Amino acid sequence: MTVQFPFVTSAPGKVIIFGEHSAVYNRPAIAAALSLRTYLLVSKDETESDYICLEFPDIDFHCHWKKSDLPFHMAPKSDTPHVLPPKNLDPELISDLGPLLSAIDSPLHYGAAYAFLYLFVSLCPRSTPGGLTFTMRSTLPIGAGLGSSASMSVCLASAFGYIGGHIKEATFYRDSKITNDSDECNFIDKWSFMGEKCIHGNPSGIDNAVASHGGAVMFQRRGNSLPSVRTAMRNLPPMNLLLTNTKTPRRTATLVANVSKLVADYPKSTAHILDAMEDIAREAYNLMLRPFLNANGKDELLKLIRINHGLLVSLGVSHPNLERIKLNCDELHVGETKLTGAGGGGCAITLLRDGIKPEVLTELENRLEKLGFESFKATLGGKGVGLLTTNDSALLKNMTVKNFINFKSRDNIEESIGCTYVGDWRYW
Ligand SMILES: Nc1ncnc2c1ncn2[C@@H]1O[C@H](COP(=O)(O)OP(=O)(O)O)[C@@H](O)[C@H]1O
Ligand SMILES: C[C@@](O)(CCOP(=O)(O)O)CC(=O)O
Ligand SMILES: [Mg+2]
Repeated sequence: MTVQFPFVTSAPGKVIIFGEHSAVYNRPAIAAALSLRTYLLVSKDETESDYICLEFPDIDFHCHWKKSDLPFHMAPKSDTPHVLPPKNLDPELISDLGPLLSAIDSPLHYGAAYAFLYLFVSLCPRSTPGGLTFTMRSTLPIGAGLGSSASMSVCLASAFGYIGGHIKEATFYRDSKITNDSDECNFIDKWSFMGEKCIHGNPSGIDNAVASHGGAVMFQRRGNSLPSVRTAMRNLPPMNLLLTNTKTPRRTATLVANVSKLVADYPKSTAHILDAMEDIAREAYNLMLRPFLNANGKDELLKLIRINHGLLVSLGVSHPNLERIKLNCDELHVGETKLTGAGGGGCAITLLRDGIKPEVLTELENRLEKLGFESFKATLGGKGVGLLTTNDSALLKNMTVKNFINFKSRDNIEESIGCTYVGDWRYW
């Protein structure tokens, strides 16, 4: 199979409804794909360039390496077409990548470049053409708890798996099914987990699972020796979720490390907290399996959201701005609020009660806007990792790095190239 340039890969962000942080400690968690996504344009210039270039304007990061300086590390192709990664990051490869990353000071840039290089040299062969530029654009807020790191890792793993000939072209179209469980999709899930490890340190794997497969899942990591369990939740009941971004920056890696210290310092008390989070996720799962939530079911779910947030507060991962969202939602009695993702800033979700008066919602929106926050209604359960090629779409013929960088807004990206509007996408 010859890869034609340019092509674009895309993967969704996610909302964790129950079980962030406890997911890292092998407890079950529930998450759903979000309609906001990341897009990676892979293009080739016509010169005989020996450079591999990154254009990551969302984090203001632009960088290049000489291809001949890269420590290609792709495992020799065996009879198995989908070579899966080892459980842990390879120490030899980490050390080989050190000199290529040493000039990068910002942790945001470092994480992105590290995940890029680790996956590139693991999946692409030395014969990969030079002159490739990788341009990443996301309609997700970055570092806000909506899984931008995982959607980025999935875009990278799928693009490199495709270039390296590990996975075939994506095969099915938009409306055929929501979640996919193909070998290709599992390959992308496993490798993007390595990208998450480069960015987070100790991810549970729930974010990359949702970004790869799409839909909604109950997910449970089971340690290093057993595979994680991923149960697709096909009929998520309609839930009126309000997402609010505090715009307070934070890094998942820091929050996960802080919780790890707390768990090490207070093993007994934190075990109770994590156990309670497990029970909440299981109870919520049973409620959410019902096709419709009646008033009682909804009321139970609201309480579970409240308890889950309280437990996250006790792990030290809330933030005054997240509490401000909760305070305003509580004062106006619109529903229950919890942080989502790693917390420490970023986003909160509010499960809205039924029958809220429009003027109350408007009052809430005004209050949140005054605080400098951004609220939007979330559409949950969308498609997983996708591919757009020149064979399938005329849109790509004139797509340049400049065009891609110059998209002005989320809507502009979606309307021009996105999975929401463009029917030419295939999904793995
Ligand atoms: N569009 C993007 N372009 C470049 N890097 C990105 C992009 N999206 C995510 N990243 C990387 O992921 C990091 C954010 O990940 P993280 O702290 O886990 O927050 P979250 O996953 O909740 O958005 C960024 O600092 C950056 O390294
Ligand atoms: C805190 C955690 O549960 C979710 C992190 O999500 P995010 O990077 O904040 O979007 C960590 C994980 O599960 O890997
Ligand atoms: Mg993340």
